Amino acid sequence: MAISLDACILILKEHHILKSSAIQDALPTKMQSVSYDSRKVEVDTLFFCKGKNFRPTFLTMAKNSGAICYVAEQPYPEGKGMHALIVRNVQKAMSLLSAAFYGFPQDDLYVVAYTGTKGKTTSAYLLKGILDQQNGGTTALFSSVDRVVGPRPDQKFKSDLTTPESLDLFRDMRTAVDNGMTHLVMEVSSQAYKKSRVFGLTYDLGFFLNITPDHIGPNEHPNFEDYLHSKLQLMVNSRKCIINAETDYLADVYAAAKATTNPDSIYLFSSNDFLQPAGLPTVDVRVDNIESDMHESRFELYTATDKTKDLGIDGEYELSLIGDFNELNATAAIIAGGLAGVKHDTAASGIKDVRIPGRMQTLKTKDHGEVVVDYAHNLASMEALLSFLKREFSSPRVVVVVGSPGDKGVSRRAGFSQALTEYADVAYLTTDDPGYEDPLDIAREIDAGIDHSKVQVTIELDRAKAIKTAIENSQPGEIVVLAGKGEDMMQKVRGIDKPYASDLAIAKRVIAEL
Ligand SMILES: CC(=O)N[C@H]1[C@@H](OP(=O)(O)OP(=O)(O)OC[C@H]2O[C@@H](n3ccc(=O)[nH]c3=O)[C@H](O)[C@@H]2O)O[C@H](CO)[C@@H](O)[C@@H]1O[C@H](C)C(=O)N[C@@H](C)C(=O)N[C@H](CCC(=O)O)C(=O)O
Ligand SMILES: Nc1ncnc2c1ncn2[C@@H]1O[C@H](COP(=O)(O)OP(=O)(O)OP(=O)(O)O)[C@@H](O)[C@H]1O
Repeated sequence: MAISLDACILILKEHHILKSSAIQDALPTKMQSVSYDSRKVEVDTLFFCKGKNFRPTFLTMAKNSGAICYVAEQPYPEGKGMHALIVRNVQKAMSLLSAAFYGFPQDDLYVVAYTGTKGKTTSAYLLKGILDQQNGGTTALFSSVDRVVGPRPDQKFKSDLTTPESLDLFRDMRTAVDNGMTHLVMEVSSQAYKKSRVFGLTYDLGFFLNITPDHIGPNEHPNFEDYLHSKLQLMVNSRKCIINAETDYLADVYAAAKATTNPDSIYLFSSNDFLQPAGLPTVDVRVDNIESDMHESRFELYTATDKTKDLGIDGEYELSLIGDFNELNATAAIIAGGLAGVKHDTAASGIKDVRIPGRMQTLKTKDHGEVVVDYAHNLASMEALLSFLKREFSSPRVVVVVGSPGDKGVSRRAGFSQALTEYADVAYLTTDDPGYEDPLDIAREIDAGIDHSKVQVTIELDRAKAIKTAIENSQPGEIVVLAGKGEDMMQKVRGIDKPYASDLAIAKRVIAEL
């Protein structure tokens, strides 16, 4: 892979991003590598100076390691003697130039993108299950849990971000194409748009699942409007838009989709009992629960409009994941499969056994409660999870082990107080990625908002101990929910990722020792 200086200038000019350039006659004009990290620079690299922690000494390091051209929002004396491309927005420039450097790999993939406050990972995994059934396992997956860039087990690794930096995104797409992948399912976070990680990328299908207040704070979005605005960009950048009609702000989402997409290519889906939204076209696909237990659910999907009747996705499906919200996530996956040419029977067998790491994983005990390990970590997901358990299992006593992270998502704390008061009988407040905050302060903040006449609360900051006590003290017929961490194997404490056994592993150990 390579990119010429002329191509860079042309692309940046086309997008009105280039402010000025300085060309060095003595230097090569073809860049053989791209990087935004001075520690990963090779000979003839194109180097991006970006980020709030960027220091000019990183440019010196990059130059000493062989970078010949830098892209930045201002000229740096440290870059003297290098080609310089001074741009209006370095993140946008990085996205455009990385796509070009890696030869526009998106053109060789059928790309499906999911955004939403909740359900992205679940829908993405379910869709991979469906597409793999059709294409023989050549579906790449960029999720917040795993990044799959090839069909072999060793072509998969843990993700650092939900949506990677643009340069990493296009590099991994290129790897996926070179490894024979034909489809890509990706989660697109609101931060991805805010930080222009996906600038210039168009998806074959874009899904808007839902939006509730979250990710608002110093390192994320300044307010809800900014969060919504970022998420809406997915609709503007998708060739076909598929929207959960039950989402809040549906009118805004539909309007964003319509701005660049013909209504013939916009689809709505919802549960069976959801009222047709006024002023919008008929809901295209509806889902109806048939039955569910603690381990699986069965549902029916049916299409209701001309533009969906030939998709061939009507019929019954089974899911190894409980939760009515997962039936909506599954619907989002089945519609994507249908639009990509996968019919009912293939989709049904592709989706049946999909399990998502750390989402709705259930463990039985002999003489104690049943354990549910789940990733619910804000008000909306906690409410969705606990209300489902209360409703479906005839109001069992619910025990919840949960904590809230430090340094971000502060609104989650009040959300947990609210959801626990409404649905839990017993709560163990514990540690979850406290960062630079004191986990005891976070637990006390959640505790202060709980109505203690309804919920019995214990603060136990040792998460493994909290899980052990909750399971050991539970009675048959009760449900013990271990919420918010799923299969996460780290606790973020004061800038350090401390190894953690994972809620699932701890629960399995405790159950084995009962
Ligand atoms: C707010 C945000 O988007 N931050 C991301 C961003 O940071 P940044 O651009 O400010 O870069 P930085 O970390 O300040 O570092 C400055 C630059 O110096 C470079 N450097 C650094 C050291 C050195 O020796 N040499 C050098 O060149 C670094 O490579 C970097 O390019 O770029 C970094 C990678 O280049 C990311 O790791 C970082 O994500 C942070 C850690 C993060 O956690 N972000 C969260 C909020 C996020 O994006 N989350 C969403 C999910 C949210 C959801 O669930 O909806 C996500 O998509 O994951
Ligand atoms: N459609 C939904 N509506 C409400 N809650 C949901 C929905 N889907 C999943 N959840 C809940 O949210 C949790 C996280 O789900 P998932 O990982 O699929 O979402 P996500 O959008 O990828 O989340 P995040 O951005 O936080 O990683 C699940 O464990 C479940 O409790």
